[in-house]
Amino acid sequence: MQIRNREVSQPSDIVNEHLTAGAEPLSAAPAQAILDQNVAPSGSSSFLSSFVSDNPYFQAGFGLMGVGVGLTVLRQSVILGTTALRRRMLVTLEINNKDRSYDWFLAWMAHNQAQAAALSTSAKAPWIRSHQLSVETAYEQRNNGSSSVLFKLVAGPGTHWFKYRGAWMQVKRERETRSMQLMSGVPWETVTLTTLFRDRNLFPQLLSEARDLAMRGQEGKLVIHTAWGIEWKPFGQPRRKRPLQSVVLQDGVGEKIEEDVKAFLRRRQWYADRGIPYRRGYLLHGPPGSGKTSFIQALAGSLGYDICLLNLSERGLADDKLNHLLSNAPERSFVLIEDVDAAFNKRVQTSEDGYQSSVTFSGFLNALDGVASGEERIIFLTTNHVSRLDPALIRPGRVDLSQLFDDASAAQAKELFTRFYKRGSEEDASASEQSNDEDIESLGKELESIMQEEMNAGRRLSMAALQGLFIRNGAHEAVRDCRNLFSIKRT
Ligand SMILES: Nc1ncnc2c1ncn2[C@@H]1O[C@H](COP(=O)(O)OP(=O)(O)OP(=O)(O)O)[C@@H](O)[C@H]1O
Repeated sequence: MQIRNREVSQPSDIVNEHLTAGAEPLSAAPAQAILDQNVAPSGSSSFLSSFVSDNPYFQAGFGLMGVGVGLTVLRQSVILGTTALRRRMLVTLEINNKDRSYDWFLAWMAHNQAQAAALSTSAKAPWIRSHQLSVETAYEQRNNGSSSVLFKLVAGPGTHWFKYRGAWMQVKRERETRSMQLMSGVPWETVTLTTLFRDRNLFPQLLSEARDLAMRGQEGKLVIHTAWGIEWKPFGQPRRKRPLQSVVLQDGVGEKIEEDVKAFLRRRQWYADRGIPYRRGYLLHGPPGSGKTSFIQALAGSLGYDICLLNLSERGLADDKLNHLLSNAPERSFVLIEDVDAAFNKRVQTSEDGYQSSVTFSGFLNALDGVASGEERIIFLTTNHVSRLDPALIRPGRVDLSQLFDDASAAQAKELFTRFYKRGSEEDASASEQSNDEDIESLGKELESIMQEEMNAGRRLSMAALQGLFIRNGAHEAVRDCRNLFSIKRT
């Protein structure tokens, strides 16, 4: 059968004609054959154009294709339209877990969620609801020095909603499971907040609130940071600050260091004007238990600074990471590197103890010099063996003030004693024996003269040992037994 120059609007017409003529129903393949038949023999353009305009199969194909294209365009337009609308009407804020505000925000959410739960029967009732929670375990130091475990329930990965100052916000917490932060091994995470565009100004307010809440939790407390790969992270809960006077030093020692740090902090502009790197290094050296670490922590607390504790012997620490850490310490913090002499002695033993740190001495010196850093940097180094330190390490510019913290002098012992046992003193609670202040004064003098005698005989006692003695005993026993400590020390 031939079909020629007939106007057919639908392919079904052809099929119908075929059927009425009693022929076999046309399948797609024979239809194609008919097309081929019509096209193949001729090469002329007029035939082609008449074929394209007149051939019903061809037109039907175009029709279908047109519908398909139309639908695709429509679908794309709807998607684009929704995205554009979303962009215009909604605003999102992304916070990733590299940023400090990440923890602040989660803590803020946890805090408000707990409050919302507590208020659930009142009019202020729940404005924050999360059904997927994660637990964060923390240790909190109590005032008496003991610590307790806290479980903080924060919003887990997933979608959460809350209302902030009348505006609904969506929170999406997402965790990247396939990759981790290279240095710390912690998975990447992001929190995305979405709200109406008109409420975008609430974001900075919300973040400030979260920051203030975090800062309030740290008020009067000392935050210790430790290195996690190439980043600093708070270690445990903020600790109660130790009063500076509770570290009893020889006359003028504490004041000298404190005044030096304060003078340095006042002279930022002076350094900038002269192009001198704004950094200061301190070396506290002396026997164990003489109060070096305690003093640094108390000083940081009294100036409102944090401590960044760096262990040079840490596994995986290398020159480049060390340099990065020292150049990127959190603002208002002292970097504390303890036992600097040990770090490089240990390195020699690499093969025996599988020691992994690859900080080189020259790398350490370069990191201390911190050529890249124009930021304020205060570094405290401590050692029990100053004589083992390389002179290059303690030259001015790296160590600007070096101070001996020695074993207890007679006067220090007396002062520590009276601080411990006088009524109303901070350490009063630890006294197992009630003596009046006059007794304490005369016992203190007795202790002082015993100390003097022992020292004249060339014997020494650390402040840490004295503190231990006072913790274990009442005032009378402490004075009576203190000679035993010297004798232990002698052997
Ligand atoms: N001068 C001091 N005044 C008050 N307490 C002190 C003093 N020295 C040491 N102590 C007490 O002894 C303990 C150990 O002190 P600390 O860790 O500060 O000594 P250190 O000199 O840093 O020791 P190390 O060299 O072993 O690190 C602390 O609990 C601290 O309270």
